Amino acid sequence: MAKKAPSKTESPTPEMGARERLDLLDRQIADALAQRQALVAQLAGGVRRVAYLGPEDSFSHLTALERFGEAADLVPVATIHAVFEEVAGGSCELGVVPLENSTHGRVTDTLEAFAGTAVAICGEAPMRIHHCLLGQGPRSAIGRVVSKPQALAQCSHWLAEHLPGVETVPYGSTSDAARLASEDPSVAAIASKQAGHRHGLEVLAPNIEDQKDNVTRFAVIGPKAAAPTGDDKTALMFELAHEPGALADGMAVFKKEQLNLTWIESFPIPGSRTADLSGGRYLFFVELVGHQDDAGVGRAVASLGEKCLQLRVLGSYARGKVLG
Ligand SMILES: O=C(O)C(=O)C[C@]1(C(=O)O)C=C[C@@H](O)C=C1
Repeated sequence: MAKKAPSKTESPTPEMGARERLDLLDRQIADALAQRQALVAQLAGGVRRVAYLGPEDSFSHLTALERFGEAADLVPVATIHAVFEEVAGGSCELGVVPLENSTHGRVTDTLEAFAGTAVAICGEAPMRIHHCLLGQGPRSAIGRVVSKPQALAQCSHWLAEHLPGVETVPYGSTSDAARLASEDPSVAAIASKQAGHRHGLEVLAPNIEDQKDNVTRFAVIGPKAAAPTGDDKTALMFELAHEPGALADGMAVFKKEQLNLTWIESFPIPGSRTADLSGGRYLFFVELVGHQDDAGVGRAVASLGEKCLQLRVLGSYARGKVLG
């Protein structure tokens, strides 16, 4: 039966029976929840669903929580490619993906996914990363250390010093590795302390990252670039002809417009590399200070476009402050 909406002044009266009071309370609770949902959606600028590499308590999840709080539905998926698919297919408005790490460098899965999917970068979220060695204990029972390759690499010196000779096994995400460790006492995982807590694991060693200032920069991906804020960055992806001076000529457009580059990476176009590593086609990924709507950035992009085999502006976004 549909419940009538509470009038603004409706409040319990001494004549009301327990049933009537309960109905009134139910209506008031439902009304308050609807108002809360509307406010949450308003705070999020209309954002409802944000995809991330799960399961819960992965660093992608912790970053999405820091960035969006409860203003969005956070949707865990199994791979970074799946985050892109959720956004490109429209089932999530936004996604959070790791882009680069201060210790270990770029996250190749993410750069490759940009090459194959038409989504934009509309935000960045640098996040401080503290890794824990998690297990059922004791350390002497550890037969394998399992984690995402990026996490294993960020702790490689610690592992060599404290668990020499123990096999390391790459896994889909740090939090999935924690789940595995909760099912197998011979497995230790490298993951967040939150993941350890969720799976009832012991922290066998905290803060095992090789560099104490370990930061992973995440990109927020969505259907379009963000509006200018006055302190923005722009990301481009392009392919140059394989000939002498092509990269130098390309870079000259940024010099001409006095644009400061903050990141440059090159990586093989998936599937283009020959087995003997000769030939192959490369994509460049460049980030610079400025917004794509700025006149200087616009001129640089137009002029670079004339020198490129392909060029895509991946998006512009506000420069992010370190979270966590
Ligand atoms: O596996 C996770 O927890 C992730 O969110 C992925 C990821 C990454 O691939 O860089 C994110 C941050 C840390 O650098 C380690 C792992």
